[in-house]
This record gives sequence, C-alpha cells and structure tokens, in this order.
Amino acid sequence: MSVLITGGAPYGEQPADILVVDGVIAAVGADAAADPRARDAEVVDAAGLVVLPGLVDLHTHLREPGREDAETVATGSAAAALGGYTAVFAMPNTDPTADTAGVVEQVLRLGEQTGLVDVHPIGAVTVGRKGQKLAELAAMATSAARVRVFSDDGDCVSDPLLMRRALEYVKAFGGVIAQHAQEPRLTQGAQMHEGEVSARLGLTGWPAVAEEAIIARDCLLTDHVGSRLHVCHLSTAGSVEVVAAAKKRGTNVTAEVTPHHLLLTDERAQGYDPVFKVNPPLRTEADVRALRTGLATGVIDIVATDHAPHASQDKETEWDNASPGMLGLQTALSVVIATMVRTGLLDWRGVARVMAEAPARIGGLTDQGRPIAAGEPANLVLLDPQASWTVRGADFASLSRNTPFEGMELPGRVVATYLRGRRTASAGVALGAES
Ligand SMILES: NC(=O)N[C@@H](CC(=O)O)C(=O)O
Ligand SMILES: [Zn+2]
Repeated sequence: MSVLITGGAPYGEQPADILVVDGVIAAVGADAAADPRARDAEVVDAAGLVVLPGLVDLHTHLREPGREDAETVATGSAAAALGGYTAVFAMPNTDPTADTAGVVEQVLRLGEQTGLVDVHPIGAVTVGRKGQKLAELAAMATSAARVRVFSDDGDCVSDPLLMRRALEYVKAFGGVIAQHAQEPRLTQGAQMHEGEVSARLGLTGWPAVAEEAIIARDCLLTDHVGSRLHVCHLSTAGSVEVVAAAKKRGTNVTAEVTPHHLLLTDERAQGYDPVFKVNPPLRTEADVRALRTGLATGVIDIVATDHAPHASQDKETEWDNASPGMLGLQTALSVVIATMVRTGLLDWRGVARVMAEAPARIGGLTDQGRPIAAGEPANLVLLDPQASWTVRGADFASLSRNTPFEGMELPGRVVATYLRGRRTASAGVALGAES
C-alpha cells in the first residue's frame, strides 16, 4: 500500500513530494517520485497545501466509560481525525474513573477498535479523583496502556503531601503529573474569572491567584523531589510569569494553553450563555496577550484542546448550574492559525512544535510528533492555509454541540489526516478503520 503526496509544502516551506509505503515515509523530495515504489502508488495532489506532522492532543475528554451521551471514544476519535490529530490523551474523569489498569486498558481497546487516532489513556492520580489516596500508578504504568501521564483533571491535587508523593512515585517509570491548578478554597462557588466583569454580572469570581499559587507550589515541590510536572490549561499572565521563573531556575516543568484561552475573554460571559463557562475561566485581554507571547517564546510548551463535550441538559441550562467545558478538537488548529500564525507569532515549524512534537515528547510517545522525513511513521495532516470556514457545531463529529466558536469564520482547513499512512479524515469526513 503506497501513497504519493505531490506538491505539498512540509512545514509550509519548499514544496516536496512525500512517498508513503506501508505506513512509513519512504522518501521526501526529488527521491519520492523517482522511487520505483511510487509507480503504483495512489497519487494525492497536495499543491498549495501545508503538510505538518499529525497533531497530538495531550488533554482530551472522551467521556467513555460513563457519559456516552456526551461523547464516546469513537465520536471523539472522529472529531480528532477531522481536526488533524493522530493521537489524543484521554483524561480519566470518566465513570468509573480511569484509576486502575482495568479501566485504562478498556479505553485503550476502545481507541484501537475505532482506529482513527491513537488513544492514550491518562491515569488518575488519586482513587476516584477524590484527592484522598494515591491510585495504583505503577499498575497503570505497567498495564497494556503503558500510562505515563497522570492527572486528577477537573479537580486539583490540592493536598501538598499527596502531590509530593505522586511526583516522587512517577519518577520510577518516567511519568509526569499533569496538574489542574485550582486552589479549591479560593475558588469555592466560583462561576467565572474574578474581575471587573464578574463584579458587574454579580457572579462569584475565580481569582487568578488560585491558579498561580498552585503552580508556584508545585514547581517548588517538583524541584524538591527532582521530578517532572506538567501544568494543564494555563490561563493567566501571572501563571506565565511563574512558569517562566521556574524554567529559568531549572525546574522540570512544561505547560499548556488551550485554543479558547488564546482567543476569548471574560467579556463573553455578559450574555450568561453557559457555552462560555469553562475551567479555568476565560480571563482578560491582558491575559490573552501574555498567553500568546508565552506560547511564542516557549514558556508555554504546547497547545492542548481540553476538548470537554457536555450533553445539552448539562450545558443548556442557567449559568450557575451548567457544567464547565468547551469542545476543541475540530477547531483547535484553525484557532491557532488565527491567533498565532496570522499574527506572526508562530510559523508552521512552530505550529508543528506546539501541536505535535512537544505534546508527543511530554506524553512519552516516540512514534508521534516525528519529523516529516524518510523512515518516520507517516502520521501527517494536510491543510489548506488559505481556506476559511464557518463553525457549525451541528456539523461536528462530536456528540455534543458546546463549541464557543459557533458562527465564527476561522482560517485554515484540514484537507486530510493520515495515521501510519492510512487516511483517517478526508474533505470533512472521518474514515473508519476498514476504509
Ligand atoms: N475544562 C472544563 O471546564 N471541564 C473539564 C474538566 C477540566 O479540564 O478541568 C471537563 O471534564 O468537563
Ligand atoms: Zn482541567
């Protein structure tokens, strides 16, 4: 089985043909068309398209097991493939919680059966994500799912002793703790960012310091025990400063930002439309600027979607009772193009770094986020950098509809996604494992 992708521009640079044979990039550039194996290859015309490594999402909520009305591994995988992803890390806030080898293996199997993206389960740090007792991290690490990333996402590991133990424990197998940084006491009853807008709307605020204080504490704990920390969804300018200072000091810390925090502000809460309710909350214009700069300068390592599907009965209700979270997989690349590429803050190499290479490295993957070069697995996304499209949640492969970008015109469109040489999405249609 071979595919010859002609005329596309790897990393948006010089156009170069790419020959894929048996799931592996066999040749790039002049060698590709000249290769005898190109003779019976399927030819894909990619003139005018940018070719990037398949994207890797370190923070996806697939909702299975337990909330299959909001998303399943199959529907979330389809959304991922359509968004240009070839691998996603599935957060463990499912029902039951992914806190045992059994549950993470179940998620792994569901991902394999769907076959549209590699699904890597994240294991919970504490039993039931209750923050009381460490889960069996080693059992998940040595399971078939080979879990390397652990998180109580949705909740913060707020107990400093538990956090210390978790950081110590994962050292044995090269794991990382991905912290949802939210000091629970400082955010009790919080509904949105604490600031001018929350005061005007009369909603309880979620102060920036509730995030920043946890990040500062965890960086110090990480230094103390000589471990590795990843900070989920940075949302404030102060958090960027804390991470920058820690990195300067040599702390082994990485950080992510979501597409929605790169584009939207707390002003969106004005109409009390719960589609804009999320944790951490949308912040201010100054925070958005600092997050973009932080991503451009490498203080923030990656973009992660925090794709958080919610069924309509949980989302289309009054603001106070609505579940926090937003869809992200099918809009992430376009939002990054709008906020980082069109603004000159990142080139396509930079996009490949923050959406494929670095997330794969942080998650411990050696077969994803690889360079577009001979001998590498053919995980690729072809995108049209000139196209634009209007977001319609109703058209998404996701089972839920809670996109905060509804009706927006966004730049850049995914034309095709390849997982180990097999097309998983093409012209807006996700393709099952059999095709
Ligand atoms: N981001 C959210 O607002 N919600 C996430 C949990 C999380 O990522 O914190 C969810 O699971 O719905
Ligand atoms: Zn979270």
